Amino acid sequence: MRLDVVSIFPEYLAPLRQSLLGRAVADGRIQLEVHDLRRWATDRHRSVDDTPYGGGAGMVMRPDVWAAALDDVAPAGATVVVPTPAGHPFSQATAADLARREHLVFACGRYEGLDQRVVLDAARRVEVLELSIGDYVLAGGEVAALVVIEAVTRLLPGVLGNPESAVTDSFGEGSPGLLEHPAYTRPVEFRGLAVPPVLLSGNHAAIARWRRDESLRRTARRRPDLVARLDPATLDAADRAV
Ligand SMILES: COc1ccc(Cn2ccc3ccc(-c4cc(N)[nH]n4)cc32)cc1
Repeated sequence: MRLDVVSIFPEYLAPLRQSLLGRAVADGRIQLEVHDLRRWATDRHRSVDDTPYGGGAGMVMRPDVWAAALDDVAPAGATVVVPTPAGHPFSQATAADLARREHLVFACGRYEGLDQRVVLDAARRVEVLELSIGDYVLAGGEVAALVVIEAVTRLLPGVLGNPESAVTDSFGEGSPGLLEHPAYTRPVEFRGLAVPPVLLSGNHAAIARWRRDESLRRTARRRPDLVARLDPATLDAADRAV
């Protein structure tokens, strides 16, 4: 997979060169290039924003600068991801879809976002996805790009340390729509708090049942919206008794 990220704060993307992803980039399993949007600015002040038509607070990012950048960075076949508070909700399913693509380009805006014609023009030749990572407002697209890139690249074979966990994690296909159960490690007692005895029993059926029950309990308590969406088939008779 190739990743290109365009931003006026390229140093915001430095975390992409850390940890497991950084190792995949260093050994060439993932190609990563971060671009400073001001490279495509044309005036002597290298300006990238202007006042909004129709009035209102803040500034809007100029279409000419962004279009020139995407012309260079997003060839036919690339997928352009535009983080925005007004985007389609980013989900694990979207992450799995993006993980199957060869080339992702992230257009990280600032100010009040990009002139909409940047999206409309790019969509004439590549797929453009406007994505929101949640119902809260960030100051720019860089952190959202980091979130999407991490969620996507951890699904790529050979990038994540333990491929099994990409399946069993919350929202992974291995645990349809349930939150992760609590996890424990040594010591068996810590500050007067014990590990649930079933986890020490060696009874794998009982452990699986406990983990399932804890996932259901946690999901019902914290995410009733997910419970409403659960496929009844995933809840066997025993689960219904929980
Ligand atoms: C019109 O209202 C606003 C529009 C933009 C902004 C700041 N901003 C500029 C670019 C940019 C890209 C992504 C995001 C973002 C994404 C999510 N889920 N939250 N916030 C925020 C962004 C503030 C307010």
